[in-house]
Amino acid sequence: MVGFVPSSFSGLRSRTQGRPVSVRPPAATRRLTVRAVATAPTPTETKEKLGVLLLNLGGPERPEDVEGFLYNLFSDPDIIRLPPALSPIQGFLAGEIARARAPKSRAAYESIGGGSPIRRITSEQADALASALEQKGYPDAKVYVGMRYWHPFTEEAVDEIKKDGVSKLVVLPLYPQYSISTSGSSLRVLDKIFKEDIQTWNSKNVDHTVITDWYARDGYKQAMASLISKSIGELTDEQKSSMTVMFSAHGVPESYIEAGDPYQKQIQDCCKGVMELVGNDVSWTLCYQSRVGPVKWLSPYTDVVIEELAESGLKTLVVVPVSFVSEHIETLEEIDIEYRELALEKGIETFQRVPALGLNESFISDLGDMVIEAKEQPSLKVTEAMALSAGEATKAEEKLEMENGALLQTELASGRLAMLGIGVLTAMNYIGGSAAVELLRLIR
Ligand SMILES: C=CC1=C(C)c2cc3[nH]c(cc4nc(cc5[nH]c(cc1n2)c(C)c5CCC(=O)O)C(CCC(=O)O)=C4C)c(C)c3C=C
Ligand SMILES: [Fe+2]
Ligand SMILES: [Fe+2]
Repeated sequence: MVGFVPSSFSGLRSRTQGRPVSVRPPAATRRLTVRAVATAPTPTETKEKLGVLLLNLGGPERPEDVEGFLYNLFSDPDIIRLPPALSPIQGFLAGEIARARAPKSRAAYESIGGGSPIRRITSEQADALASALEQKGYPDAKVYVGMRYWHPFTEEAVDEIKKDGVSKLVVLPLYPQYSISTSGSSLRVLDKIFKEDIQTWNSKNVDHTVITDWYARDGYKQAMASLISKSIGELTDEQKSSMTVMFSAHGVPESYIEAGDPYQKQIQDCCKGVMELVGNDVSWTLCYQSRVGPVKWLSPYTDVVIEELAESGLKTLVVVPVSFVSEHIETLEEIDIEYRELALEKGIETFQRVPALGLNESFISDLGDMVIEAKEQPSLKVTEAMALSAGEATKAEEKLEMENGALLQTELASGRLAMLGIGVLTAMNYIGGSAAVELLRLIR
């Protein structure tokens, strides 16, 4: 079968360009994470107009939005990477996949009230961040929200930023850990927007800087650790006597990691760092949720781990959503409904879910510090951020592309499937359209 491979920081280079653009200081000597600065000039000393652009995924607000949202998601080459020969028909395929998946997805959204709360919560976070910046000496800072797959789209936010005459822009993806499929995808869109209007987005006009990841910040880890400790504190001694903290991160296909996505490593480091603050005597584990389709995703899978823990006789699970900073379908439906049901059915007696950070005061305050530190450091441009994050990815990516190309050629040479057929069936197989899976089995 023709495989799906991630684009591997594809915004960095087109297939004809070959090498990634080189960046200032070599990757090894630059850290992705924002460092603290000793002295920051007060805002009144400069005439800059500070803007912060929060990037997030977005979600359907009403049942009738679901198919359109899925269409946007599956049109993204950072979510589904088709072999080059099929990329011109990605829009068509995305439409087919969205149509096939929409009923299942819509039912999930209906179980949490019909739509995703991600837009409302992200806007509230933006307002809270603006207040935090005001308290920290930046009363004129404006915070904008740019979503990748639903309103308000990144393009809309960028238009606002331009209209408001922002002169210094801090780009902050609301994903603590970097993945090609999340921050990478959002940055790729921003890179395209900026390149289409260089007149506006050149450094002399609007000086922008990107924060690529921030899972290692003390403030973030502290905020996570206090939420976990608070949750544990609500348990009785008996419940605590048979308890494990289970981090559940959103998964990605394993091929992403093979192509150099730093996501898994950052998730692992993050959970370890948080648990060092909670206390070394607390047992914990890490697993991955929300896989889509039959390809291999990061493991262990959350449902499998729940079953294993229950079988081992564990009675209390404290579940921590990691990789998200707001409630949304994957926490409210997948964890709170599906995994809770599974756990209780398998013999877990207490299933306690730690809330997402949301408007947590120390978290928002740390976001404020992060913005101020980032604006005072030398700028990291979108293009550079993507190149920097790509790091070691190049070799692995080439391997994936070669394998994929070879597979496609074999399929075409065998004459068993028309090119379109391969695309539709592979895409639907990947996403889990059962009829397509059956068809694919029959044909192959
Ligand atoms: C760090 C977070 C996320 C990663 C990594 C990620 C990768 C990823 N996601 C899909 C497919 C889907 N994701 C969907 C919803 C969704 N995904 C994230 C976060 C990450 N995704 C969030 C926050 C949400 C929810 C948004 C909301 O509406 O509240 C969906 C839609 C829901 C569904 O139908 O299940 C899909 C599909 C892939 C394929 C992928 C990596 C390649
Ligand atoms: Fe997702
Ligand atoms: Fe899900």
